[in-house]
Amino acid sequence: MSVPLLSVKNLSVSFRTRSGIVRVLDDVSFSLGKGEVLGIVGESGSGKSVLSYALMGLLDETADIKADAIEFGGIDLVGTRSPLASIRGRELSMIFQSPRTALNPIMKVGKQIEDVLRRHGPVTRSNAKAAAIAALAKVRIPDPERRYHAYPFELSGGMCQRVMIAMALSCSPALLIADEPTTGLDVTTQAVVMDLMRDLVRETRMSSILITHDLALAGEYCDRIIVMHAGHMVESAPADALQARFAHPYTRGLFAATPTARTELQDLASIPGNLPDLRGELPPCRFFHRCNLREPDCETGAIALAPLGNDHSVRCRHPL
Ligand SMILES: Nc1ncnc2c1ncn2[C@@H]1O[C@H](COP(=O)(O)OP(=O)(O)OP(=O)(O)O)[C@@H](O)[C@H]1O
Repeated sequence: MSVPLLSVKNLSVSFRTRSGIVRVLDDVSFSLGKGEVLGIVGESGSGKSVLSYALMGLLDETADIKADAIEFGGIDLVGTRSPLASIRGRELSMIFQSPRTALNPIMKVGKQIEDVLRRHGPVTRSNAKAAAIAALAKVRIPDPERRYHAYPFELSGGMCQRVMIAMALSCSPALLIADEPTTGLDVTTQAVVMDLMRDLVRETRMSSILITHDLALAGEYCDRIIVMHAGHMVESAPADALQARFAHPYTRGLFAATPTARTELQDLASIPGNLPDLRGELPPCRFFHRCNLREPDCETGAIALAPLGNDHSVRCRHPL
C-alpha cells in the first residue's frame, strides 16, 4: 500500500462507569489506503461503533482513548478533540444507522444539506440551494427540486438514507465512515443504497469504512475486512482471501451464521455463548470461553495479531 490515508496504531478505548472500567477496544491497529473500502465486521457489542466514534472524535468525556498514533492525511489526531471539529464533515464524514432519526425532523431535507454545505463547503448563500439540489441529484433522488422541500417523514427510509449520503458526501470528504447504513431497510433498498455508495466511492476515489454485522455484505462491497470480537481485532485480510480461507474460529463461526444465496435456514449455525463482560480481568483471547478449539495455553500470555502472509493476519494461538 502507498502512504495510507488513515493509520491507527494500538488504539484502546475504555469507559469509566459506576460499575467499573469497561475495556471496549484493545490494541486495534490498521491502515486504510486511498480509495480503499474497509469492512469492520462483528456481532453486536464487539466495539465497531466505538471504533468509528473514536476516529470521528465523537466519544464523550467518560471515554479514555489511548493510541500510539491515529494519523489522518498526515495529521496526528491522538489526544486532540478540537482539530477534529474542523476536519470532521469536510475531510471525514459519517453515515449513521437509522437515517430518519439522524435527520432533523422539523427541517426540510434540502435545507439540512445546505447547512452542511455552508458550514464546510465552498458555497455562498446565493448558490447553496442549487448545490443542495445537485447533491440530491447525485444520490439519484428523483425530482430533486421537489424533494428539496420534503421533510424526513415525507420520505421512505431508503430516501432518507440517500439524503444522509448526500449530506455526508456534499463536501467531498477523503474518508466516509458508514455505520450499519442499511439497517432497517428492506433487502432491495439495501442493495440500492449499497450500490449507490459503491459507485460514489469509486467515482471520487474516496476511502471508506463500512461497519456491519453482515459478513456477506462486507464480502461483496469491501476490499478488505477486519473481524472484531469483544474489542479485539481477531482477523484482518483482503475480502477475497478471507472468504477463501479464514483462520480464526470466530470468523468461521460468523461465516457459519451468515446467510448466503445458497444457504438454507437449517444450514445456519449460531455462535455459542456470549461476548465476555468487558469489565474486570479478561483472558488474552476474548473468544476463549466460546471457542471449541481452545487449549490451555490460550489462557496465558498476550496474544498479538500475527501475520499469516499475503496481508492476512490473525489473533489466535491455534489458527485454523
Ligand atoms: N459510553 C459507554 N459507556 C460504557 N460502555 C459503553 C459505552 N459505549 C459503548 N459501550 C460498550 O462498548 C461495547 C461496544 O459497543 P459498540 O456500540 O461499539 O458495539 P457494536 O459492535 O457497534 O454493536 P452494534 O452492532 O449493536 O452497534 C458494548 O459492550 C457497549 O455496551
